[in-house]
Amino acid sequence: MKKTKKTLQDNYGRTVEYLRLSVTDRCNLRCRYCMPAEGVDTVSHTDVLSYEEMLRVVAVAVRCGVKKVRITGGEPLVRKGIVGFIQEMTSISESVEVTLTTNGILLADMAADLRKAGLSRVNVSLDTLREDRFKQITRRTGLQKVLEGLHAAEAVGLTPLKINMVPIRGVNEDEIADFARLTLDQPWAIRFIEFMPVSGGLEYTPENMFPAAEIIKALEKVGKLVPELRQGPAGPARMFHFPDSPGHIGVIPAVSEHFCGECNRMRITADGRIRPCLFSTEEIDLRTALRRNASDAELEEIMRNAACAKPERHHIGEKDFRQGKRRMHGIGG
Ligand SMILES: Nc1nc2c(ncn2[C@@H]2O[C@H](COP(=O)(O)OP(=O)(O)OP(=O)(O)O)[C@@H](O)[C@H]2O)c(=O)[nH]1
Ligand SMILES: C[S@@+](CC[C@H](N)C(=O)[O-])C[C@H]1O[C@@H](n2cnc3c(N)ncnc32)[C@H](O)[C@@H]1O
Ligand code: SF4
Ligand code: SF4
Repeated sequence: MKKTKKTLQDNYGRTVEYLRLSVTDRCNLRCRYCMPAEGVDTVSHTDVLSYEEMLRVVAVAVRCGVKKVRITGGEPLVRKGIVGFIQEMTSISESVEVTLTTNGILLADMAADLRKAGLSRVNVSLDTLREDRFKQITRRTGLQKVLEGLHAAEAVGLTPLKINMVPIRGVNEDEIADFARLTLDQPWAIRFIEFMPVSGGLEYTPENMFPAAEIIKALEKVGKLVPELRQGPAGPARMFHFPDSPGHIGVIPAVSEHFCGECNRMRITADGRIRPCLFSTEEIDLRTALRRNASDAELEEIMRNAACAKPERHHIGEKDFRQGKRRMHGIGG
């Protein structure tokens, strides 16, 4: 009898193949658009999934058809033992791509070990190229460390390297051109992401969100933008490049032109909740099942139900949109 391949299907014809796994909600920075300065609500150590529990979740997800796992946080590189965890995760299956999103502060010291552990590439978040502004935005110092991290990641082959920049009006939107110019001599993808209403600090308003249309206008002042054809599985970025430049430019219109129709992802928080959508107010508890040693079949069933709970799209900007309780550092982006 022919065996049918398992997949995670939602109710809108989409297949979940990409898992964003948050390994911690803690961070060594305090970006204003993500976390409050103080009094951060964090999950207690006993509530956070152990690496062993996370490996089990990933193994089950891979059996359900997940092909890509992105490790995120908080700051994933601050969790003790992360390199060994990645090594074990990359041994689960050769067919799964393991990637990581980081603020880059610890990357220079860890890049070589991460590569050896089997990590395929990294995305680095950086919102300014100015030291004084870095301190303003992240409430910490460290721009040089991040820049060293980018070069170290490239040197060990954690490529193609992507840089995520969130332009916010009145904060750093005047640096869009400086970031874009990096692509003239670096083979990096610089992606500009719309500010989203999951901030834990700086309040999101329709006025300070710098929309994709304005990002593109700012980019066009640097040079002619050549659109790139979409390749491979759906991703949120619209890609461009400047003629003859080695790098790429992406615009992620998360709010203004949502890409939910092509959504292929689910999130798992550090405390073991599945979030069917970045903006979900509903979460599905996986931890309780893990801790009562539920069978793989039960865990698969929970994941399938979570996929079915994916909403068709987000409702930002509509009158019934409500921000959930979790901030971005507790979701993982
Ligand atoms: N609205 C929305 N935003 C997303 C989604 N996935 C990622 N983002 C945002 O896009 C930004 C970049 O995400 P990354 O962590 O670099 O991951 P990615 O863009 O999926 O990475 P690639 O695999 O390199 O394409 C983050 O700020 C995320 O919050 C999504 O499904 N919906
Ligand atoms: C929550 S962070 C976690 C990983 C890591 N600490 C980092 O900064 O890359 C993941 C992504 O979310 C983005 N992010 C955080 N808050 C955001 C917001 N309110 N709107 C848009 N993007 C946001 C960050 O810029 C980052 O690229
Ligand atoms: S965006 Fe990333 S680096 Fe900045 S506070 Fe949030 S989790 Fe930390
Ligand atoms: S907003 Fe939700 S449904 Fe839309 S792309 Fe993001 S995660 Fe998917």
